[in-house]
This record gives sequence, structure tokens and C-alpha cells, in this order.
Amino acid sequence: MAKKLLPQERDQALQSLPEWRHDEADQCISREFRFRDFSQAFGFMARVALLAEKAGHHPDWSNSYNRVRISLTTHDAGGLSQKDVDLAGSIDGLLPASVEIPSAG
Ligand SMILES: C[C@H](O)[C@H](O)[C@H]1CNC2=NC(N)=NC(=O)C2=N1
Repeated sequence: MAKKLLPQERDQALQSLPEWRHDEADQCISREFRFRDFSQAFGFMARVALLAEKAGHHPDWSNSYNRVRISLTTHDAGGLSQKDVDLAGSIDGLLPASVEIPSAG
């Protein structure tokens, strides 16, 4: 059972995830990725899926052609836990510098 992060814990953790947006209402963090084409986007999703299985922690996500939107929350904790922060960091680690990253906001 993952422990829900306290607000100050959450805010500190998010400092290491500058590309992720915190959604207060839905108590999740999310990020949109844009790739060259569907093939690159789907390859990314396949790698994220393997990370999620290894972590035992899974994203809520959607894909439209070359765009992948990922939201992370811990359903068991009813909000953000360290598992979300860790998985977001692992997902960021998959990105080659060459991937277009839309500006935040
Ligand atoms: C039994 C299994 O480990 C749990 O149901 C895991 C699976 N993946 C999960 N993923 C997410 N995002 N939140 C959870 O609470 C969660 N629980």
C-alpha cells in the first residue's frame, strides 16, 4: 500500500520533474510527449509499459498518432505517492534528447 505524499513532500519531489504538470483537482501529474510519428510514439509506449510492469505501477495514458499523454496517480493511495514520482523519472529517462518536447503549459 503506497503512502500518499504530503503537500511539501510532493512539491519537493516535483522539483525534479519540471516537464510534468501537477493537477491539483485530479491529484495526478501529467506530461504530453510529441514524437516524429506513430511508430516512434508506440515504441515509447512499449518501453513505458515494460517500466510500469517492472515497477508494479501503471499510467493512465492516451495516444493520438505521434502524441502520448501520460498521467500518473496512485489509485491505492487516492493521490500522488513516491511511486508516481519514481515512474515519472524513469519515463523521462527513456527520452533521447532528440525527441521534440512541447514547452510546458
Ligand atoms: C496489485 C497491484 O500491484 C496494484 O493494484 C497496483 C497496480 N498498479 C497500480 N498503478 C497505479 N497507478 N496505482 C495503483 O494503485 C496501482 N496498484
